[in-house]
Amino acid sequence: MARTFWVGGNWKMNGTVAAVKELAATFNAGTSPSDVEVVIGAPYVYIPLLADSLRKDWAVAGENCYIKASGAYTGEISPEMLKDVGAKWVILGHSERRNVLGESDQFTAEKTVKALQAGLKVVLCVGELLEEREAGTTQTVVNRQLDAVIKAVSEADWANIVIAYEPVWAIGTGKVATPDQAQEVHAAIREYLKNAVSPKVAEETRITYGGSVNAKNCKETAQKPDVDGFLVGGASLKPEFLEIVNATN
Ligand SMILES: O=C[C@H](O)COP(=O)(O)O
Repeated sequence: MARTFWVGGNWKMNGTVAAVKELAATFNAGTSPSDVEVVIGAPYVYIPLLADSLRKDWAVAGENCYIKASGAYTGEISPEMLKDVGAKWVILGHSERRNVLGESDQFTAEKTVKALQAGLKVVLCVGELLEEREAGTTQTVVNRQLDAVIKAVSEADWANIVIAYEPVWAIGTGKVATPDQAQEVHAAIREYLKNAVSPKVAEETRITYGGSVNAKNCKETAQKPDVDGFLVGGASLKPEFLEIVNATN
């Protein structure tokens, strides 16, 4: 089964009402191949506006969520709330959640379960720190991050999960992983899924790359057999995101 190419934007903590409207108008006017799935992750407060203004062949994602549907959890947002305001996806386990906010593999796995139960699709981010790569532990770290989710979800759940491999040393640094570096980790993730979940899940799960992806470097990486798309940070706040959406053309 051919995997549908998937391109996500992650706006992180950026935006204004005016910028959301302007970017949506720019994206709406651009070309988006019908065989590429596109999702934009936006700060909670801009999700309703983005869901209203963005082209309907693209979807909107939250950038995080909590593990409860409602209740006394001041400042938190539930998967149900994300869905209620128009999000179809949620990004979970981003390295900024893991490393800046101190969120564990287990907490990420629990969020994944709750988000899936609420009917959201999940972008599950994994990736190693620079010191972990230099110590040769990239795959150990990525497998550990995956393991928490593998244990928590069912085999069928994987149809609603896209993996984003994001080496932390490449995020926002301008240091992009080479196409071969991305391919090597993606192939190892697929092999891991094959043994730890099933050959079907390994074959069908989209594994995307994130870390300083831009219009110039996306095309070569997009050709790699185990690269099924991108999760784009900085460049998703610019018109060039449309070029990344068209990376396979
Ligand atoms: O989620 C996106 C990644 O953190 C990549 O961000 P970046 O493209 O700005 O390096």
